[in-house]
Amino acid sequence: MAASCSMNNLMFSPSNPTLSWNFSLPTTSIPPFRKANKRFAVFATFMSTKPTVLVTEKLGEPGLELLRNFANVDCSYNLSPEELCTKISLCDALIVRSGTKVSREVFESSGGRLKVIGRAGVGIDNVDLSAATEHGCLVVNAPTANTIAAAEHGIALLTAVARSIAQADASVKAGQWQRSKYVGVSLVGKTLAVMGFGKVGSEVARRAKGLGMQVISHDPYAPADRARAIGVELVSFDEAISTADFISLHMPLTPATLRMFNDEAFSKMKKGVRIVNVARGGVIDEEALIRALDSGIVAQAALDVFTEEPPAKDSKLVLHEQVTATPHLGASTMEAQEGVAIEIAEAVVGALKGELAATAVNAPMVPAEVLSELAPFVALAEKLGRLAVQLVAGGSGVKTVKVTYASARSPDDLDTRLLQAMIIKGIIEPISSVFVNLVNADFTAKQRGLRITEERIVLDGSPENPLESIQVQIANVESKFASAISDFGEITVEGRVKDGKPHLTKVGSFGVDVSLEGSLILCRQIDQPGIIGKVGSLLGEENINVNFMSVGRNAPRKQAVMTIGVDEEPSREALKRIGETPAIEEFVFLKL
Ligand SMILES: NC(=O)C1=CN([C@@H]2O[C@H](COP(=O)(O)OP(=O)(O)OC[C@H]3O[C@@H](n4cnc5c(N)ncnc54)[C@H](O)[C@@H]3O)[C@@H](O)[C@H]2O)C=CC1
Ligand SMILES: O=C(O)C(=O)COP(=O)(O)O
Repeated sequence: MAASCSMNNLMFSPSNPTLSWNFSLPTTSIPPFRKANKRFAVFATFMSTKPTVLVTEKLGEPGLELLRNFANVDCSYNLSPEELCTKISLCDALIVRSGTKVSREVFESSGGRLKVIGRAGVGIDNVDLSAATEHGCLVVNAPTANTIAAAEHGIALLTAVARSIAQADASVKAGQWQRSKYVGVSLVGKTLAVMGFGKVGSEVARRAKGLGMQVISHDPYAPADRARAIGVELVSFDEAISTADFISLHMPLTPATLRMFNDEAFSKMKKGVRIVNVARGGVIDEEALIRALDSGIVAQAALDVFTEEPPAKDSKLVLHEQVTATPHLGASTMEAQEGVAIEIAEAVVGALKGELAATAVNAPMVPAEVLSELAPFVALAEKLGRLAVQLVAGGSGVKTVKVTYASARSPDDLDTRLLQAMIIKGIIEPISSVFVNLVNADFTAKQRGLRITEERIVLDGSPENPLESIQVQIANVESKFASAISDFGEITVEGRVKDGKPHLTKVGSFGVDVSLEGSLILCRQIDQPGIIGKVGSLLGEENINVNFMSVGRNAPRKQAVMTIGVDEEPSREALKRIGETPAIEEFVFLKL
């Protein structure tokens, strides 16, 4: 049996108000009803088999314990890229630190089984995020537990470069006693430029203020009031680097920050500046730094991170007399490693259980309260997508989808990313073999040339409910059920949540009302007495249970649309008999 089974991604279980974003777990005992009831299968699979989590770098024991309670844990350190690619096809989740490159090949080698990458730390520059997203793999990190450790290491290096601690230590160990050579500089009253005023940067700033330093910061995205609150002024890049006596780097490595400390930047710095880098090696052009050290622009540099880790043994930079180097130790305290291990284990277990992770890097983070409020609308969104696409006549390519949300809430107060992802899932899954989830919904839609536009109708009244209705329209297509085409020429379905359950309330220009459970039969008929009874008894004769029925008509005794919710799938014969019923002009059977 294949080692993986893909199941409903991003699902909502009415008995458990958490949204599941994705599942694909190995199983040797897939229940026979899996296809018929995917929702149950998810939980059945969890009951019968454990997922496998591969841990490729040292992780704190409390985190490993948490993982072992839920999964088979394979701790295999120092794998070569080839070994990682071989192992990954047997794993549902992978936990790494900064030393493992999670490349596109890793996702390609996983055969679709890998569903979660846990980065036990902050920086995710070692994970190919685009490849993860394309493969529908959630990436979560542990963004808070090592902040203080990294800030403290930054301060340790700052004081070390002010007083030449590393050089003096090496000299004493070499039998020398050079007191006049290692006269340092004071920190008090000096200007420190904190480059990147995020979690670590702001903690460094707070501590440097305590040491009596003037602290300025450059961060194009940081709120000025947060900086002001701890007495830090936000300034431009040039002002920061040209006025600082010390520069401490705390921005992520991105295409925009790659080698931003280059010859040009060094040429603007004060002669004798001291630089600390506890962020990422790649933000510095290392060759340019060697030149700046040699020319005396940079008096000293303390580096915890390098473009290549570990750096070459003969690295000129590491061996430079004015460089203090540590082997990427920023996060390496007992406390931080315990915290990071627990933070990432909880995130990975949650993600494997199908919960939306609060620390997701490549999926929208949806707070728990918003999630439980939106849950019935999430189910409605997927069902509307499924209905709309099944109404498209074969041969018409689905390219343009318009979604209209009617709500009394202001647009700022309604996050529709989750709903849109579910509509995309509903539209794409019935017509392809791709499994869509919150991670890959946008990518999958773009890849298929599907253009989704959103509109809001702001209603008067109390914004108690997040939404009144959702309408999904597919433009420029023909329908296999002509009545589903609205007066404006688009396939149109609209729904609402009633008593916590998704209902279909409009098809084309016909108002209907049917609970979206089981499957649906839509019939257009000439409105006349006896039709409902005829179709009802025909279904009864075929032993098909009707759970809901409603008729929408524009005027008495003219055309009407009858919607019938059925628990079982009617046989071909039963559908044929419905079609042959006098007065029924067209009908369609739709699976939800
Ligand atoms: N050496 C180590 O062991 C550790 C290193 N780190 C690294 O430290 C860095 C910061 O981590 P956190 O503070 O937790 O992240 P964060 O996301 O809280 O802060 C990063 C800040 O950088 C800012 N930023 C982005 N682009 C910028 C630019 N062009 N110029 C200036 N600022 C810019 C962002 O607005 C943000 O405020 C990351 O690269 C992380 O990987 C973090 C922990 C340990
Ligand atoms: O959290 C980060 O960004 C770090 O750089 C820490 O890296 P590490 O987990 O110690 O390999």
